[in-house]
Amino acid sequence: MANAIETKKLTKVFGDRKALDKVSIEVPEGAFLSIFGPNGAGKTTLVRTLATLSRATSGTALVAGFDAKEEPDKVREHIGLISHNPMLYPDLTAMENLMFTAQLYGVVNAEERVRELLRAVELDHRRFDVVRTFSRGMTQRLSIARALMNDPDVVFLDEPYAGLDPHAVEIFDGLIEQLRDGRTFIMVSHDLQKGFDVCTHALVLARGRVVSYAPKEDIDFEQFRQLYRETVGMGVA
Ligand SMILES: Nc1ncnc2c1ncn2[C@@H]1O[C@H](COP(=O)(O)OP(=O)(O)OP(=O)(O)O)[C@@H](O)[C@H]1O
Repeated sequence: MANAIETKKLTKVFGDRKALDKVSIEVPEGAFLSIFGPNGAGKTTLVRTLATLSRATSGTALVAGFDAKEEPDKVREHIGLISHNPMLYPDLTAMENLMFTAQLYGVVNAEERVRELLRAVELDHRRFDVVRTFSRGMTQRLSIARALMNDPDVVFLDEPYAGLDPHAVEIFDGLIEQLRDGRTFIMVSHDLQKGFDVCTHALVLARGRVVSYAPKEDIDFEQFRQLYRETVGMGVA
């Protein structure tokens, strides 16, 4: 099976700090990778580098078969990103925001696709409201719709549950479930249990380095929980 993600000695340096230090991982197509690690471990930097928002200092990253440094536009065609930054225009309505994204991606039947996505995240009834008036969870839901516009092969989720109420979490989990088929998910999570439950592969980073990376079937959860506790150093409920 082909790999959705392949990194070789991926390194990102900020000043004299290595945010990523020779990270080499392979994530097969259709996998769900959960990334764990303490604050400052390099989780967001890894996602941003793979999503072509940040350029690696050295090493390589292939995403959906394209080199993130050499062909970032090709990578972008195949990915969606859901992060803390909703990447929405607060003064535009939900509908206008998604129509704008649809135009960026050259979506045919844009209005139909936008309404379909709005219904999927249960925001169709608020489509004419400007995003500025949305709650955080609603904004997050809209950013999910935006990230799915191009029907991405690889979806990056940087702490997607932050700010979601239980109903929004349900909608989100349902959406992910619907989308799982064939797609690859890369999720940063601080929730060990949830992140572990949904994943097929688990990566633990600390100080930019890979502490542990394995398919879930090769992981004993209790040992993993112990490793996580030692790595994160804050105990796990
Ligand atoms: N733009 C930047 N400029 C300078 N240093 C940065 C920048 N972005 C990240 N870093 C540094 O790189 C390291 C990794 O940061 P990153 O945000 O990737 O960590 P993280 O694992 O996502 O942390 P958290 O769990 O707190 O979100 C940190 O030491 C951080 O200070």
